[in-house]
Amino acid sequence: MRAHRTPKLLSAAAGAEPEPITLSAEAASRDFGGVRALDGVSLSVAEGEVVGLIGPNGSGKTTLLNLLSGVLAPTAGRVLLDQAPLPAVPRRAARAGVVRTFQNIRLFGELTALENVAAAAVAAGGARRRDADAIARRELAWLGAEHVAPALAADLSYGEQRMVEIVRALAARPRLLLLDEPAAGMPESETRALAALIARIREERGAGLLIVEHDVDLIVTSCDRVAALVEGRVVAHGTPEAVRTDPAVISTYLGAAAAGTDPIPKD
Ligand SMILES: Nc1ncnc2c1ncn2[C@@H]1O[C@H](COP(=O)(O)OP(=O)(O)OP(=O)(O)O)[C@@H](O)[C@H]1O
Repeated sequence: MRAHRTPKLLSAAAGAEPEPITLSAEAASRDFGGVRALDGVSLSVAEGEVVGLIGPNGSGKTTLLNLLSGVLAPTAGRVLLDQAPLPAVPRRAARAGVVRTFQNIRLFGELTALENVAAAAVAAGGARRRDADAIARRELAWLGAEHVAPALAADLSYGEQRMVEIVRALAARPRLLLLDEPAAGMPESETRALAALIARIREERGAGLLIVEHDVDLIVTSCDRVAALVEGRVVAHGTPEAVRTDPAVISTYLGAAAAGTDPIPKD
């Protein structure tokens, strides 16, 4: 006799929470010609957690984000969303719940903030065109940024553009959101607002976040776990405090330490 199992669809219809999903790189490597940008990296992020990724310039952070968002395929190893290979096509990865922002702002300057967000809701989120404006208004309102809706993206301040980038990603309804240097170029006041936004994305939307950032203060205050990459390898992985004080991490910042500054500030 076959065992009785409750079909997943039935439990979803009854209002049960979906199981948290996990995005993971397993022993992932990526070569560019003769350059090994990533070398056997394993790292995961689950819905509801915030993971930080630090490392010096050229250590492979963006390459790892590219693998984890379907922009690039690994040369060796695997990238899995739960147990299935993540499609190496960003739009398909986004439809599966994995959405990312880029280091360089990618807004359409000649479109309004609202139009930028609406376009992302359709392209990455799979929304119907006739619903896109309402989704974009709702997302901007969630951020308290309704006032920027009619402004051309090119006319927004740098900090506003960075925030609209995140709203664009949110309009795609991510379950896992990957942020590539979201605080780059921000003054301290805007970085504080960004830290509050990261906390709200986790708490109110239940998403998991993987954050690549040079601002170690932001990483230490926002993340449950941190991984440090050096020359394409994870050299430290653990609580923010453990990574901040890890000798391998400190030694990668020797230049700054030699200059007499603490490169990895305490929170
Ligand atoms: N498309 C590419 N073609 C060739 N080499 C690349 C490419 N992308 C990255 N690399 C190389 O891979 C290595 C890792 O680069 P990556 O951009 O991932 O580092 P990063 O840690 O994100 O650096 P940064 O902090 O400066 O953004 C570097 O040596 C870089 O030059």
